[in-house]
Amino acid sequence: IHLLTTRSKKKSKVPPGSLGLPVIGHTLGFLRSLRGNTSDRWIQDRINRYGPVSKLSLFCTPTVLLAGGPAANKMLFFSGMLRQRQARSVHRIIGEKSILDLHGDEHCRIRGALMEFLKPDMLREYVGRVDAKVRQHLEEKWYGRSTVTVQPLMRQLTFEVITSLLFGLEAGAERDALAEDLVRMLEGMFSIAVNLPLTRFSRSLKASRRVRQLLEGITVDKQAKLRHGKASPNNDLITRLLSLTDQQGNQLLTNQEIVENSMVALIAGHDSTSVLITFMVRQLANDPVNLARMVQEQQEIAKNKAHGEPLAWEDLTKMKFTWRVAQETLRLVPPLFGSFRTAIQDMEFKGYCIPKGWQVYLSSTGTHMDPTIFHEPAKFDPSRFESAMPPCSFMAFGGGPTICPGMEFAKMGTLVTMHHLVTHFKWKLCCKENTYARDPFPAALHGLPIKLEQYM
Ligand code: HEM
Repeated sequence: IHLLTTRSKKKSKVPPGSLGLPVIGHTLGFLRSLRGNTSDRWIQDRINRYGPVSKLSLFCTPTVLLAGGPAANKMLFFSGMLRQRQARSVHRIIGEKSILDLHGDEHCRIRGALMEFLKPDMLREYVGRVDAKVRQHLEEKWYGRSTVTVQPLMRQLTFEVITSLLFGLEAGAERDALAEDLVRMLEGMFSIAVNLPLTRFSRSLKASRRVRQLLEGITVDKQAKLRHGKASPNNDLITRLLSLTDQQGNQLLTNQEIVENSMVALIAGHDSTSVLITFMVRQLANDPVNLARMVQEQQEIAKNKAHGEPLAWEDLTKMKFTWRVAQETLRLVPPLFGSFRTAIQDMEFKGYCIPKGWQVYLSSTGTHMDPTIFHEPAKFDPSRFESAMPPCSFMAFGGGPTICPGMEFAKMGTLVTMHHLVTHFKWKLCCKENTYARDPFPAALHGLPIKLEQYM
């Protein structure tokens, strides 16, 4: 990659392909392929037709599609000429102060603030709270049932965990309203950003306004409580962010920044984690060998606990095999379908020009299914994560300066949940067909109903 010089500019050309119809471009075809879970084939067809670097138009923006592989991933994550910028629809729905649209010092400032809450030293204080939520959920929704539908239940559980830890929001009318608005908001997150009545996008915009209002109210309320010594700075993400100050002692983040970035954490953290747990359950239903190893690891931990004693951070550090199963699940079913960046100046990749202002899109699965990186890529094999992965090859949490800051948070929720699931239940899949769609997160067929047997 290098900045185009006058000489190389003459030589390099825009990648092959077409930009399709104005505004719509290839967005509808791409979204249809995501919803039908044929996006890998859709992308592969383009690669077969135009090669590993091609042009198209997605979400109202001219886009360069990269086939993936470590060189392309490295360029996407580390090139100073590419900037994180979300599809226009995401930008409109979340707002302009979100970390997803920032770069350089501004990005570091917001990211540093979020990490003050998401770093392991802080999270270790929250394991007990997560453990209590998981137990209560299983008590209310799993025990005594012969069948359950996993994905909606896991969405509910991760939502309850994340809204408690991020916003200090517990059961009640406000949380129920937020749950509904979140669904509406996500439905139009990746869509054509034209605000016409009755479209997914307009419904999504309306829902995002209500979510913003709710979070603004919570933020102002907590601000007052902190001022009067009625809340602890470590109660939740919002109180933590409100308590951070700059060198002059002023609040480090504005209320708008706090609201928009709490929204990002909610969106980025909730569905992705529930997808991971759901697809681990799906995998383990038909994988007795890995299930037996996982049960053994978890029972070893359970047997050193008194009845009802919550899990602690130290217990999570012993769940090494369980986390490898999670990583292998993420490799095969990455919750995020890929990463977008925008070129801030004309640049070159593999002899092609990527013009300033164009989007670059890279799908995670291209790399995850590359046999030169992952031997027998279709095989579920957690042992591949026993040794470190080559750089820029495991893409589930992204990479470079925007690598997922919520990874430890997601790990905590996943490990605690899987601990309680495998030490108390056995299950079988109800549906023979084992497929899923993306909308935009992977959604298992019929929500993954399972037959349940309780054994402890
Ligand atoms: C299994 C669960 C999760 C997966 C697979 C996941 C995946 C990702 C990926 C791939 C990115 C980078 C996107 C890019 O660079 O293009 C990302 C960014 C991000 N994630 Fe996660 N995530 C998960 C859980 C969480 C959780 C629990 C939180 C917060 C509580 C979170 C907060 C964020 C934030 C704030 C960013 C933006 C980072 C930045 O721009 O610097 N994520 N995530």
